[in-house]
Amino acid sequence: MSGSTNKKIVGVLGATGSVGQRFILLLSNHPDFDLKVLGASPRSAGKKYIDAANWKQTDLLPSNAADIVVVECKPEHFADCDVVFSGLDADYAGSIEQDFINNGLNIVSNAKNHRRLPDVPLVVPIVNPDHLDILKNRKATQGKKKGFIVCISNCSTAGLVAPLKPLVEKFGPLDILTTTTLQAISGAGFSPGVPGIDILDNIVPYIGGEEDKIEWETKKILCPLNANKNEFDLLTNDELKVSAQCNRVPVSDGHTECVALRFKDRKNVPSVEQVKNCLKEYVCDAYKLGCHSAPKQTIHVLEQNDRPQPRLDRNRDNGYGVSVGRVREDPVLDFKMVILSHNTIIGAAGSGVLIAEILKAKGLI
Ligand SMILES: NC(=O)C1=CN([C@@H]2O[C@H](COP(=O)(O)OP(=O)(O)OC[C@H]3O[C@@H](n4cnc5c(N)ncnc54)[C@H](OP(=O)(O)O)[C@@H]3O)[C@@H](O)[C@H]2O)C=CC1
Ligand SMILES: N[C@@H](CC(=O)OP(=O)(O)O)C(=O)O
Repeated sequence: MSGSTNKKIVGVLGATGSVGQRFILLLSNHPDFDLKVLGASPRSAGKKYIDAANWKQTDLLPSNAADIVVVECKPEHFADCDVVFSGLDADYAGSIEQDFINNGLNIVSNAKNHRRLPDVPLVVPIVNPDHLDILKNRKATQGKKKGFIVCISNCSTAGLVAPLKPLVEKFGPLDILTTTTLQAISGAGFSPGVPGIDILDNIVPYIGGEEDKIEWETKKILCPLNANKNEFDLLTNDELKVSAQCNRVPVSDGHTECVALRFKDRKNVPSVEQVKNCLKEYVCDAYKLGCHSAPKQTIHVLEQNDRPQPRLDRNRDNGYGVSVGRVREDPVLDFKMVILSHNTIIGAAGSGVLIAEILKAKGLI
Protein backbone atom coordinates (compact mmCIF):
# COMPACT_ATOMS: atom_id res chain seq x y z
CA MET A 1 0.00 0.00 0.00
CA SER A 2 1.16 3.58 0.57
CA GLY A 3 4.87 4.09 0.29
CA SER A 4 7.36 5.99 2.42
CA THR A 5 6.11 9.39 1.24
CA ASN A 6 2.83 8.89 3.12
CA LYS A 7 1.01 9.39 -0.18
CA LYS A 8 -1.88 7.00 -0.74
CA ILE A 9 -1.83 4.86 -3.87
CA VAL A 10 -4.92 5.36 -6.00
CA GLY A 11 -6.51 4.08 -9.19
CA VAL A 12 -9.38 5.18 -11.43
CA LEU A 13 -12.10 2.99 -12.95
CA GLY A 14 -13.75 4.41 -16.08
CA ALA A 15 -10.62 6.50 -16.55
CA THR A 16 -11.28 7.31 -20.21
CA GLY A 17 -14.73 8.93 -19.70
CA SER A 18 -15.86 12.47 -18.91
CA VAL A 19 -15.58 11.97 -15.13
CA GLY A 20 -12.48 9.76 -15.44
CA GLN A 21 -10.61 12.47 -17.34
CA ARG A 22 -11.46 14.98 -14.59
CA PHE A 23 -10.10 12.53 -12.00
CA ILE A 24 -6.83 12.36 -13.93
CA LEU A 25 -6.51 16.15 -14.03
CA LEU A 26 -7.30 16.53 -10.33
CA LEU A 27 -4.95 13.71 -9.29
CA SER A 28 -1.91 14.94 -11.21
CA ASN A 29 0.65 16.28 -8.71
CA HIS A 30 -1.72 15.75 -5.80
CA PRO A 31 0.03 16.03 -2.41
CA ASP A 32 -1.94 13.12 -0.86
CA PHE A 33 -2.34 10.70 -3.75
CA ASP A 34 -0.15 8.84 -6.18
CA LEU A 35 -2.09 7.78 -9.31
CA LYS A 36 -0.90 4.32 -10.37
CA VAL A 37 -3.68 2.34 -12.09
CA LEU A 38 -6.19 3.26 -14.80
CA GLY A 39 -9.07 0.95 -15.75
CA ALA A 40 -11.64 1.13 -18.54
CA SER A 41 -13.56 -1.24 -20.82
CA PRO A 42 -11.95 -4.19 -22.61
CA ARG A 43 -11.95 -1.91 -25.71
CA SER A 44 -9.37 0.34 -24.03
CA ALA A 45 -7.43 -2.23 -21.98
CA GLY A 46 -3.87 -2.90 -23.18
CA LYS A 47 -3.47 0.54 -24.77
CA LYS A 48 -1.45 3.43 -23.36
CA TYR A 49 -3.86 5.96 -21.81
CA ILE A 50 -2.91 8.60 -24.38
CA ASP A 51 -4.05 6.24 -27.15
CA ALA A 52 -7.11 4.85 -25.34
CA ALA A 53 -8.70 8.13 -24.22
CA ASN A 54 -10.31 10.65 -26.50
CA TRP A 55 -9.00 13.55 -24.38
CA LYS A 56 -11.58 16.38 -24.33
CA GLN A 57 -10.39 18.59 -21.48
CA THR A 58 -9.18 22.14 -22.10
CA ASP A 59 -6.13 21.40 -19.88
CA LEU A 60 -3.50 19.16 -21.47
CA LEU A 61 -3.30 15.47 -20.55
CA PRO A 62 -0.93 15.24 -17.55
CA SER A 63 2.32 13.43 -18.38
CA ASN A 64 2.04 11.12 -15.33
CA ALA A 65 -1.05 9.48 -16.89
CA ALA A 66 -0.22 9.53 -20.61
CA ASP A 67 1.98 6.40 -20.64
CA ILE A 68 0.08 4.27 -18.11
CA VAL A 69 -1.23 1.15 -19.82
CA VAL A 70 -5.00 0.88 -19.26
CA VAL A 71 -6.18 -2.34 -17.59
CA GLU A 72 -9.52 -4.11 -17.35
CA CYS A 73 -11.58 -3.26 -14.27
CA LYS A 74 -10.59 -6.33 -12.25
CA PRO A 75 -9.64 -6.17 -8.53
CA GLU A 76 -6.29 -7.92 -8.98
CA HIS A 77 -4.96 -5.00 -11.05
CA PHE A 78 -5.86 -2.58 -8.23
CA ALA A 79 -4.68 -4.69 -5.27
CA ASP A 80 -2.08 -2.09 -4.17
CA CYS A 81 -4.56 0.81 -4.11
CA ASP A 82 -5.60 2.46 -0.85
CA VAL A 83 -8.60 3.91 -2.64
CA VAL A 84 -10.10 3.44 -6.10
CA PHE A 85 -12.14 6.21 -7.72
CA SER A 86 -14.93 5.10 -10.04
CA GLY A 87 -16.24 7.00 -13.05
CA LEU A 88 -17.73 3.84 -14.56
CA ASP A 89 -20.69 3.76 -16.85
CA ALA A 90 -23.63 2.92 -14.53
CA ASP A 91 -24.55 -0.10 -16.70
CA TYR A 92 -21.36 -1.81 -15.47
CA ALA A 93 -20.52 -0.03 -12.20
CA GLY A 94 -22.81 -2.08 -9.91
CA SER A 95 -21.19 -5.49 -10.35
CA ILE A 96 -17.62 -4.25 -10.88
CA GLU A 97 -17.68 -2.07 -7.74
CA GLN A 98 -19.22 -4.89 -5.66
CA ASP A 99 -16.45 -7.22 -6.82
CA PHE A 100 -13.86 -4.65 -5.70
CA ILE A 101 -15.52 -4.25 -2.26
CA ASN A 102 -15.62 -8.04 -1.81
CA ASN A 103 -11.90 -8.10 -2.52
CA GLY A 104 -11.12 -5.61 0.26
CA LEU A 105 -10.80 -2.50 -1.91
CA ASN A 106 -12.19 0.91 -0.92
CA ILE A 107 -14.23 2.68 -3.59
CA VAL A 108 -15.29 6.31 -4.00
CA SER A 109 -17.86 6.19 -6.79
CA ASN A 110 -19.61 8.62 -9.08
CA ALA A 111 -22.05 6.02 -10.31
CA LYS A 112 -25.63 5.86 -9.03
CA ASN A 113 -25.75 2.10 -8.37
CA HIS A 114 -25.03 1.96 -4.60
CA ARG A 115 -26.37 5.38 -3.57
CA ARG A 116 -29.68 4.18 -2.14
CA LEU A 117 -28.34 1.43 0.13
CA PRO A 118 -29.26 2.43 3.69
CA ASP A 119 -25.74 1.95 5.10
CA VAL A 120 -23.79 3.54 2.24
CA PRO A 121 -22.75 7.17 2.77
CA LEU A 122 -23.90 9.49 -0.02
CA VAL A 123 -21.56 12.42 0.40
CA VAL A 124 -21.14 15.94 -0.90
CA PRO A 125 -17.84 16.74 0.82
CA ILE A 126 -18.64 20.44 1.39
CA VAL A 127 -21.96 19.45 2.99
CA ASN A 128 -22.12 16.14 4.91
CA PRO A 129 -18.63 14.69 5.51
CA ASP A 130 -19.95 13.64 8.96
CA HIS A 131 -21.82 10.83 7.14
CA LEU A 132 -18.43 9.17 6.58
CA ASP A 133 -18.30 8.42 10.31
CA ILE A 134 -20.58 5.44 9.65
CA LEU A 135 -17.45 3.77 8.23
CA LYS A 136 -15.70 3.93 11.61
CA ASN A 137 -18.33 1.61 13.13
CA ARG A 138 -18.14 -0.70 10.13
CA LYS A 139 -14.34 -0.88 10.34
CA ALA A 140 -14.61 -1.84 13.99
CA THR A 141 -17.03 -4.72 13.29
CA GLN A 142 -15.88 -6.15 9.96
CA GLY A 143 -12.14 -5.43 10.06
CA LYS A 144 -10.26 -5.11 6.78
CA LYS A 145 -11.60 -8.18 4.98
CA LYS A 146 -14.16 -6.19 3.03
CA GLY A 147 -13.66 -2.79 1.51
CA PHE A 148 -16.18 0.02 1.70
CA ILE A 149 -17.92 2.23 -0.82
CA VAL A 150 -18.69 5.92 -0.53
CA CYS A 151 -21.02 7.34 -3.17
CA ILE A 152 -20.73 10.82 -4.60
CA SER A 153 -24.13 12.40 -5.20
CA ASN A 154 -25.78 13.24 -8.48
CA CYS A 155 -24.16 16.41 -9.86
CA SER A 156 -27.26 18.65 -9.74
CA THR A 157 -28.00 17.50 -6.20
CA ALA A 158 -24.47 18.48 -5.08
CA GLY A 159 -24.95 22.11 -6.15
CA LEU A 160 -28.44 22.26 -4.70
CA VAL A 161 -27.62 21.04 -1.19
CA ALA A 162 -24.51 23.21 -0.71
CA PRO A 163 -26.37 26.41 0.27
CA LEU A 164 -29.12 24.44 2.02
CA LYS A 165 -26.71 23.02 4.62
CA PRO A 166 -25.79 26.31 6.34
CA LEU A 167 -29.37 27.60 6.04
CA VAL A 168 -30.82 24.53 7.75
CA GLU A 169 -28.07 24.58 10.39
CA LYS A 170 -28.83 28.21 11.26
CA PHE A 171 -32.56 28.66 10.64
CA GLY A 172 -33.92 25.11 11.04
CA PRO A 173 -35.42 22.64 8.55
CA LEU A 174 -37.03 23.43 5.21
CA ASP A 175 -40.39 21.96 4.34
CA ILE A 176 -40.63 22.82 0.61
CA LEU A 177 -37.87 23.02 -2.00
CA THR A 178 -38.22 23.44 -5.77
CA THR A 179 -35.50 23.52 -8.42
CA THR A 180 -35.42 23.97 -12.19
CA THR A 181 -32.05 22.90 -13.59
CA LEU A 182 -30.13 24.04 -16.68
CA GLN A 183 -27.55 21.27 -17.06
CA ALA A 184 -24.32 21.26 -19.07
CA ILE A 185 -23.65 18.70 -21.79
CA SER A 186 -20.55 17.28 -20.05
CA GLY A 187 -23.03 15.81 -17.52
CA ALA A 188 -24.22 13.36 -20.15
CA GLY A 189 -20.78 11.80 -20.61
CA PHE A 190 -18.82 11.05 -23.77
CA SER A 191 -20.14 7.75 -25.02
CA PRO A 192 -22.32 8.57 -26.80
CA GLY A 193 -22.90 11.96 -25.10
CA VAL A 194 -25.43 14.52 -26.34
CA PRO A 195 -25.47 14.73 -30.17
CA GLY A 196 -24.69 18.23 -31.54
CA ILE A 197 -27.86 18.17 -33.63
CA ASP A 198 -29.95 17.85 -30.44
CA ILE A 199 -28.34 20.59 -28.38
CA LEU A 200 -27.11 23.29 -30.79
CA ASP A 201 -29.58 26.23 -30.82
CA ASN A 202 -31.79 24.21 -28.47
CA ILE A 203 -32.86 23.16 -24.96
CA VAL A 204 -33.99 19.61 -24.16
CA PRO A 205 -36.52 19.58 -21.29
CA TYR A 206 -35.80 16.01 -20.15
CA ILE A 207 -32.87 14.18 -18.52
CA GLY A 208 -33.76 10.55 -17.80
CA GLY A 209 -33.98 9.73 -14.09
CA GLU A 210 -32.53 13.06 -13.00
CA GLU A 211 -35.59 14.56 -11.32
CA ASP A 212 -36.16 11.50 -9.15
CA LYS A 213 -32.45 11.45 -8.19
CA ILE A 214 -32.52 15.07 -7.03
CA GLU A 215 -35.77 14.61 -5.12
CA TRP A 216 -34.51 11.44 -3.36
CA GLU A 217 -30.81 12.16 -2.81
CA THR A 218 -31.47 15.55 -1.17
CA LYS A 219 -33.38 13.71 1.57
CA LYS A 220 -30.47 11.37 2.23
CA ILE A 221 -27.73 14.00 2.20
CA LEU A 222 -29.59 16.22 4.68
CA CYS A 223 -30.70 13.34 6.94
CA PRO A 224 -29.24 12.17 10.29
CA LEU A 225 -27.76 8.77 11.15
CA ASN A 226 -30.09 6.37 12.99
CA ALA A 227 -29.75 5.76 16.73
CA ASN A 228 -27.45 2.74 16.23
CA LYS A 229 -25.20 4.84 13.93
CA ASN A 230 -25.22 2.11 11.28
CA GLU A 231 -27.82 3.35 8.76
CA PHE A 232 -29.20 6.66 7.52
CA ASP A 233 -32.68 7.85 8.53
CA LEU A 234 -34.01 9.41 5.32
CA LEU A 235 -36.09 12.57 5.64
CA THR A 236 -39.71 11.73 4.85
CA ASN A 237 -41.94 13.55 2.38
CA ASP A 238 -43.75 15.05 5.34
CA GLU A 239 -40.47 16.49 6.60
CA LEU A 240 -39.28 17.85 3.24
CA LYS A 241 -41.04 18.03 -0.13
CA VAL A 242 -38.68 18.41 -3.07
CA SER A 243 -39.73 19.07 -6.67
CA ALA A 244 -37.21 19.12 -9.55
CA GLN A 245 -37.52 19.91 -13.27
CA CYS A 246 -34.44 19.20 -15.39
CA ASN A 247 -33.27 20.65 -18.71
CA ARG A 248 -30.18 20.07 -20.89
CA VAL A 249 -28.74 23.34 -22.24
CA PRO A 250 -25.89 24.16 -24.67
CA VAL A 251 -23.26 24.85 -21.99
CA SER A 252 -20.03 22.83 -21.81
CA ASP A 253 -19.52 22.67 -18.01
CA GLY A 254 -21.52 24.05 -15.05
CA HIS A 255 -25.05 23.24 -13.89
CA THR A 256 -27.33 26.22 -13.09
CA GLU A 257 -30.41 25.82 -10.87
CA CYS A 258 -33.30 28.21 -10.18
CA VAL A 259 -34.35 27.33 -6.65
CA ALA A 260 -37.16 28.36 -4.29
CA LEU A 261 -37.53 27.24 -0.68
CA ARG A 262 -39.62 27.57 2.45
CA PHE A 263 -38.62 27.15 6.09
CA LYS A 264 -40.70 24.97 8.37
CA ASP A 265 -40.68 27.43 11.28
CA ARG A 266 -43.18 30.04 10.07
CA LYS A 267 -42.56 32.31 13.09
CA ASN A 268 -38.83 32.89 12.61
CA VAL A 269 -38.32 33.27 8.86
CA PRO A 270 -34.99 35.08 8.29
CA SER A 271 -34.55 38.21 6.17
CA VAL A 272 -32.82 38.23 2.77
CA GLU A 273 -29.75 39.84 4.42
CA GLN A 274 -29.64 37.12 7.09
CA VAL A 275 -29.82 34.44 4.40
CA LYS A 276 -26.98 36.02 2.41
CA ASN A 277 -24.81 36.49 5.49
CA CYS A 278 -25.38 32.90 6.57
CA LEU A 279 -24.23 31.65 3.13
CA LYS A 280 -21.19 33.98 3.08
CA GLU A 281 -20.08 32.92 6.58
CA TYR A 282 -20.28 29.16 5.96
CA VAL A 283 -16.94 27.37 6.21
CA CYS A 284 -17.11 23.70 5.29
CA ASP A 285 -15.62 21.06 7.61
CA ALA A 286 -13.25 19.85 4.87
CA TYR A 287 -11.57 23.28 4.95
CA LYS A 288 -11.37 23.19 8.75
CA LEU A 289 -9.71 19.76 8.46
CA GLY A 290 -7.06 21.34 6.22
CA CYS A 291 -7.92 19.27 3.12
CA HIS A 292 -5.89 20.31 0.09
CA SER A 293 -8.81 20.80 -2.33
CA ALA A 294 -11.37 22.23 0.10
CA PRO A 295 -12.72 25.63 -0.99
CA LYS A 296 -11.66 28.56 1.18
CA GLN A 297 -14.96 30.25 0.32
CA THR A 298 -17.52 27.43 0.11
CA ILE A 299 -20.39 29.61 -1.12
CA HIS A 300 -19.83 32.73 -3.19
CA VAL A 301 -22.76 35.10 -2.85
CA LEU A 302 -22.89 37.26 -5.98
CA GLU A 303 -24.68 40.61 -5.92
CA GLN A 304 -24.79 41.44 -9.64
CA ASN A 305 -28.27 40.86 -11.13
CA ASP A 306 -26.93 38.85 -14.05
CA ARG A 307 -24.80 36.35 -12.09
CA PRO A 308 -23.94 33.50 -11.62
CA GLN A 309 -23.11 32.52 -15.20
CA PRO A 310 -21.50 29.17 -16.07
CA ARG A 311 -18.62 30.50 -18.20
CA LEU A 312 -17.72 33.24 -15.69
CA ASP A 313 -18.35 31.60 -12.33
CA ARG A 314 -17.94 27.80 -12.59
CA ASN A 315 -14.24 27.81 -11.66
CA ARG A 316 -14.55 29.70 -8.36
CA ASP A 317 -12.29 28.01 -5.79
CA ASN A 318 -11.04 25.73 -8.59
CA GLY A 319 -14.54 24.40 -9.20
CA TYR A 320 -15.00 23.32 -5.55
CA GLY A 321 -16.89 26.51 -4.59
CA VAL A 322 -20.60 27.01 -5.34
CA SER A 323 -21.99 30.35 -6.56
CA VAL A 324 -25.33 31.74 -5.42
CA GLY A 325 -26.93 34.85 -6.92
CA ARG A 326 -30.24 36.69 -7.13
CA VAL A 327 -31.17 35.85 -3.53
CA ARG A 328 -34.57 37.47 -3.04
CA GLU A 329 -37.96 36.99 -1.44
CA ASP A 330 -40.37 34.65 -3.18
CA PRO A 331 -44.08 35.55 -3.24
CA VAL A 332 -45.10 31.87 -2.98
CA LEU A 333 -42.41 30.26 -0.78
CA ASP A 334 -39.87 32.24 1.35
CA PHE A 335 -36.84 32.79 -0.90
CA LYS A 336 -35.60 32.18 -4.42
CA MET A 337 -32.06 32.15 -5.74
CA VAL A 338 -29.88 30.92 -8.62
CA ILE A 339 -27.18 28.35 -7.86
CA LEU A 340 -24.25 27.41 -10.10
CA SER A 341 -21.86 24.51 -9.52
CA HIS A 342 -19.19 22.82 -11.64
CA ASN A 343 -20.79 19.49 -12.51
CA THR A 344 -17.62 17.48 -13.11
CA ILE A 345 -15.64 19.05 -10.22
CA ILE A 346 -17.83 19.57 -7.12
CA GLY A 347 -20.57 17.56 -8.90
CA ALA A 348 -18.39 14.54 -9.67
CA ALA A 349 -14.63 13.87 -9.74
CA GLY A 350 -13.66 16.82 -7.52
CA SER A 351 -16.09 15.63 -4.87
CA GLY A 352 -14.49 12.19 -5.11
CA VAL A 353 -10.99 13.56 -4.59
CA LEU A 354 -12.10 15.78 -1.69
CA ILE A 355 -13.94 12.85 -0.07
CA ALA A 356 -10.72 10.81 -0.26
CA GLU A 357 -8.79 13.71 1.30
CA ILE A 358 -11.33 13.72 4.17
CA LEU A 359 -11.07 9.92 4.52
CA LYS A 360 -7.28 10.32 4.83
CA ALA A 361 -7.60 13.19 7.32
CA LYS A 362 -10.02 11.08 9.43
CA GLY A 363 -7.72 8.03 9.28
CA LEU A 364 -10.27 5.96 7.35
CA ILE A 365 -7.82 5.07 4.54
N1 LIG B 1 -20.52 13.53 -16.28
C1 LIG B 1 -20.94 14.00 -15.11
O1 LIG B 1 -21.01 15.22 -14.87
C2 LIG B 1 -21.36 13.04 -14.06
C3 LIG B 1 -21.34 11.66 -14.23
N2 LIG B 1 -21.68 10.83 -13.21
C4 LIG B 1 -21.65 9.36 -13.33
O2 LIG B 1 -20.28 8.96 -13.46
C5 LIG B 1 -20.21 7.82 -14.30
C6 LIG B 1 -19.35 8.11 -15.50
O3 LIG B 1 -19.95 9.14 -16.26
P1 LIG B 1 -19.24 9.76 -17.53
O4 LIG B 1 -17.79 9.94 -17.27
O5 LIG B 1 -20.06 10.94 -17.86
O6 LIG B 1 -19.43 8.55 -18.62
P2 LIG B 1 -18.60 8.26 -19.95
O7 LIG B 1 -19.53 7.59 -20.85
O8 LIG B 1 -17.93 9.49 -20.42
O9 LIG B 1 -17.45 7.19 -19.45
C7 LIG B 1 -17.76 5.87 -19.09
C8 LIG B 1 -16.51 5.10 -18.67
O10 LIG B 1 -16.91 3.73 -18.38
C9 LIG B 1 -16.06 2.84 -19.11
N3 LIG B 1 -16.77 1.62 -19.47
C10 LIG B 1 -17.78 1.47 -20.36
N4 LIG B 1 -18.14 0.16 -20.45
C11 LIG B 1 -17.33 -0.52 -19.62
C12 LIG B 1 -17.19 -1.89 -19.27
N5 LIG B 1 -17.96 -2.84 -19.82
N6 LIG B 1 -16.26 -2.25 -18.37
C13 LIG B 1 -15.46 -1.32 -17.81
N7 LIG B 1 -15.53 0.00 -18.11
C14 LIG B 1 -16.46 0.40 -18.98
C15 LIG B 1 -15.66 3.62 -20.34
O11 LIG B 1 -14.47 3.04 -20.90
P3 LIG B 1 -14.19 3.02 -22.52
O12 LIG B 1 -13.74 4.41 -22.88
O13 LIG B 1 -13.12 2.02 -22.63
O14 LIG B 1 -15.48 2.65 -23.16
C16 LIG B 1 -15.42 5.01 -19.75
O15 LIG B 1 -14.16 5.04 -19.15
C17 LIG B 1 -21.65 7.44 -14.70
O16 LIG B 1 -22.10 6.45 -13.83
C18 LIG B 1 -22.38 8.76 -14.54
O17 LIG B 1 -23.74 8.56 -14.33
C19 LIG B 1 -21.97 11.37 -11.99
C20 LIG B 1 -22.02 12.71 -11.77
C21 LIG B 1 -21.74 13.64 -12.81
N1 LIG C 1 -27.35 13.01 -15.06
C1 LIG C 1 -26.30 14.00 -14.83
C2 LIG C 1 -24.97 13.34 -14.70
C3 LIG C 1 -25.03 12.00 -14.08
O1 LIG C 1 -24.55 11.07 -14.63
O2 LIG C 1 -25.66 11.91 -12.93
P1 LIG C 1 -25.72 10.58 -12.04
O3 LIG C 1 -24.36 10.35 -11.49
O4 LIG C 1 -26.68 10.88 -10.97
O5 LIG C 1 -26.16 9.43 -12.89
C4 LIG C 1 -26.35 14.99 -15.97
O6 LIG C 1 -26.88 14.59 -16.97
O7 LIG C 1 -25.86 16.10 -15.91
